[in-house]
Amino acid sequence: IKNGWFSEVSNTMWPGQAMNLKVDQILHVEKSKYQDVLVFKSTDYGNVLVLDGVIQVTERDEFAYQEMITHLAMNSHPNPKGLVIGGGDGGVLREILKHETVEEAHLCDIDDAVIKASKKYLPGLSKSYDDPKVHVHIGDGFEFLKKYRNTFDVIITDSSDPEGPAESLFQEPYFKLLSGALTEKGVMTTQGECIWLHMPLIKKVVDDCRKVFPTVDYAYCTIPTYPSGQIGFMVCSKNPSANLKKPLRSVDPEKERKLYKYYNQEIHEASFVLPTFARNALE
Ligand SMILES: NCCCN[C@H]1CC[C@H](N)CC1
Repeated sequence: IKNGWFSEVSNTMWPGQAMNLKVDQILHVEKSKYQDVLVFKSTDYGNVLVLDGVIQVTERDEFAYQEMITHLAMNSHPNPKGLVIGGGDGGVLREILKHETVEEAHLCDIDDAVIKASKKYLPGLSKSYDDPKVHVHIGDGFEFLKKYRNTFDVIITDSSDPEGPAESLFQEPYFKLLSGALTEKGVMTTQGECIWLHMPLIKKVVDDCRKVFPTVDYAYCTIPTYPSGQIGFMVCSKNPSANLKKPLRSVDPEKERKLYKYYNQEIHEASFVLPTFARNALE
């Protein structure tokens, strides 16, 4: 933080560009077992969680990502329970609990420090931890999934970037584990980086997912504080005849406006429409 500004710089993941947020007050600085944890109050984006110098959530725009990564999956399954790998801030858990079909929601994050920091500084996300349906596991999601076969209808991998503790969550062995832990018509979504910055990585992940899942698709949303202002998602199903572009379940428009701030059934479909450069790259 310099001259009252936080600058998200990464010479490897987004060379030559940076998102800057004006800092009102630094709230938390910690070196956990896995990463540097920073929380600051920004002047215009609410509280901001930063891990190893990378913006994870801001209170002002987190809903775009948390809703899309969750409801693209949950609304693609007829009656889902749910599991989040990562997502220690609790935002995805909050979204999973919006579905009445959910009897128990599991969260597995490697770093308890993130959960603790979120409970203290991100109440709008971490209130989800108070729900009795929630089961929290602290550990490596990769190891966690090895213990479950044919168990979860939906698994959401709400991870940080491939550089750091989440590295293994972007590789084929993990997608095989995901498939094994999913039920017959299970659906998964993963944090799928950015089409403006990471096409080669996205192409690799899509190819790896195509080796494991019969139905593979890629969608994205806009979100001001992520690199290049948007973030994508792998959306995959074990159901060979699934059409992930069309929500299996939806609520009426009236209820939609109360339940969500970003997601709606039209944007569900539209989010899979890619610009030509991305469409060509993923062919
Ligand atoms: N719920 C936390 C979201 C983590 N996802 C982020 C996507 C953009 C990345 N540069 C950093 C992680």
